[in-house]
Amino acid sequence: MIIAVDGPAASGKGTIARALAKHYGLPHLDTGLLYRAVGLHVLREGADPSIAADALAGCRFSDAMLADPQLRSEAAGAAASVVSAHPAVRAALIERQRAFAARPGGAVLDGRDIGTVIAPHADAKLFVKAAPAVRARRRHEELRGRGLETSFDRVLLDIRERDRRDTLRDHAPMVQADDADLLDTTFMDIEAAIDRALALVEARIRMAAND
Ligand SMILES: Nc1ncnc2c1ncn2[C@@H]1O[C@H](COP(=O)(O)OP(=O)(O)OP(=O)(O)O)[C@@H](O)[C@H]1O
Ligand SMILES: Nc1ccn([C@@H]2O[C@H](COP(=O)(O)O)[C@@H](O)[C@H]2O)c(=O)n1
Repeated sequence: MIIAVDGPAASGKGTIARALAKHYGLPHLDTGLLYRAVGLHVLREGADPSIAADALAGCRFSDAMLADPQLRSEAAGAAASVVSAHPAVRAALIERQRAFAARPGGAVLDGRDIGTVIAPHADAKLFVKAAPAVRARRRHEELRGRGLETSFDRVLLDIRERDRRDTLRDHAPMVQADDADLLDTTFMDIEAAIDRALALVEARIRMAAND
């Protein structure tokens, strides 16, 4: 079974994807980490994420980088959303994601274009969203919990900017797939959001069994 979980920054898609993977015993890929690794590699090389050639060179990141705690920084997230707009970068990362989705037994992937581009044939697709201010509050709390001092306003600005770039880019923009279930977690705690996600996936499994 392939489960695609898409949605904007800090919507909770990673939390939900990990919970679904655990529930169904499937491997999970946070595809945002790949774009973050490209962005961080570019920044560390002193290169410019907005220049296509620099961004493409960043795709030669080492696998060890995927475990780098700096990937979770806001700087890496912002650079990721710039490099991810280059078609050549998306093309360079596509096979790795599709291969993961094609694992025997299935997989759970979360990102921006899983249900539309990477695994359009997924058995269940969720598009997770929440109001920008709620997402900023959650991310702000998360960053502070990790000892990273930043202001709520700064986090909200970053989230709005990433939403704008991810939605408006020409190539593989963030959009809810026609056959994805919408999950708005604005007024849900983590437990409620996971319960709802599980119920939506179970409904899809039942629908497929009745076909
Ligand atoms: N329903 C919820 N209620 C409260 N906090 C939540 C909820 N869902 C997730 N969180 C928290 O919000 C933060 C962001 O969640 P998460 O990392 O899952 O989002 P994401 O969409 O995967 O983010 P990103 O796009 O940056 O990878 C985390 O600290 C997580 O624990
Ligand atoms: N499938 C994806 C996943 C991510 N991106 C871009 O990477 C940025 C960081 O992703 P997070 O999930 O870690 O927030 C994100 O803002 C996107 O620009 C993508 O394009 N496609």
